[in-house]
Amino acid sequence: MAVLVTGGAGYIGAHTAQLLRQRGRDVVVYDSLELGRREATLGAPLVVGDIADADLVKATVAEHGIDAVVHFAAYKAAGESVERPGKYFATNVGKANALFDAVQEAGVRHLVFSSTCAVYGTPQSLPVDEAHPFGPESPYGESKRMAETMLGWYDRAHGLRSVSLRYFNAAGASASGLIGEDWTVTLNLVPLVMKAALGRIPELTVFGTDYPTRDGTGVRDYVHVDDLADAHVRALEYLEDGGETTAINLGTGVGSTVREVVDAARAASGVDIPTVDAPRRPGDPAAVYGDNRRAQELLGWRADRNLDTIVASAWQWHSTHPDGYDTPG
Ligand SMILES: NC(=O)c1ccc[n+]([C@@H]2O[C@H](COP(=O)([O-])OP(=O)(O)OC[C@H]3O[C@@H](n4cnc5c(N)ncnc54)[C@H](O)[C@@H]3O)[C@@H](O)[C@H]2O)c1
Ligand SMILES: O=c1ccn([C@@H]2O[C@H](COP(=O)(O)OP(=O)(O)O[C@H]3O[C@H](CO)[C@H](O)[C@H](O)[C@H]3O)[C@@H](O)[C@H]2O)c(=O)[nH]1
Repeated sequence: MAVLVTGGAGYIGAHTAQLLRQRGRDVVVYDSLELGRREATLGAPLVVGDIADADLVKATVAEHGIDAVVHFAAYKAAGESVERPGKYFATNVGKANALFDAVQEAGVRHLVFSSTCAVYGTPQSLPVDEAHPFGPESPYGESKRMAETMLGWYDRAHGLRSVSLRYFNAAGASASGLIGEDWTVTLNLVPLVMKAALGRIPELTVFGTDYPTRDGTGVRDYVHVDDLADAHVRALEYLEDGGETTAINLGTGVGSTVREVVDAARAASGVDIPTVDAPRRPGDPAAVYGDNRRAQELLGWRADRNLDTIVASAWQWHSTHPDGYDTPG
């Protein structure tokens, strides 16, 4: 039996597909390659297609004996989603709906879903636990909440059991040195710090220095992509052991400030990364970090890699692949 990894040519999907294979699983990557890279699949079987192509999905499930799905394929830019909500609902909800139908009709009974802490919006209490009320502040966060809700009904109607994993801030790169984030379009802090360290941008802009945090800059819960990958493997095992449909936070439980991230990157790179202070970025909460006790209880998971490891692995990847997968070998 094999695992279908949708979006497995993308950042987190590639790391998860790599780990599944290292753990002895048969993996089939399914990706449109719109934002993913063939190189990131590291030679795993790859089906190039759209998740909404029900015929191709069903044929893939049948041909490879797929019995579980890990569903990453989606759009993820919260800011863009505010400008283009239709794009996000069409793919993250509509196409996800088509995928869920196709795989359950083809006999799949276990699905692990990429959700996000954006389903909570600005936290009303910290750390954010899974009982925190939903309050998405972008169509992106809303689309993930809607997909989670759909999955609850697919369990009731069809017995498709699922785990929705709500990631906090994914960052870092594989310890293998073979895969990492393709950073051409990223707006996230860690890759931007790396760009500044490599001189690809003149400096890192620090958005907001007057937050009520220990050094005035924003606090986030950075979680290593290899730790996220490990949680997906554990979530599959949880379902295979009879676990019920649920949603689980994936965070470290501690937050780091922007200045702490920059300092860690200076230490890892040896570069005195230039920064410039700027006003707050609209819509950014002061602090977001997650309660990860449910992940410990249900999956036996906790994040093993700290901020220094996250930043050092990102530096290893970006400094050796300054043009991502297009870096000449
Ligand atoms: N990166 C983060 O910080 C973060 C945080 C929370 C949640 N997530 C979620 O995790 C998942 C993976 O994120 P990522 O950072 O790896 O993103 P990514 O953009 O690197 O990967 C997404 C992949 O999905 C593919 N894809 C998109 N639409 C598709 C379609 N219709 N059919 C087939 N393939 C399609 C893309 O080509 C790409 O390879 C997403 O669902 C995202 O919302 C990411
Ligand atoms: O150039 C930059 C970029 C970011 N930041 C700061 O760094 C922190 C992290 O910012 P990111 O953009 O990396 O991540 P966010 O926490 O803003 O956003 C992430 O979490 C959101 C949910 O809260 C959404 O899921 C979103 O897609 C995901 O990238 C924030 O305090 C932000 O203000 C800077 O100071 N300078």
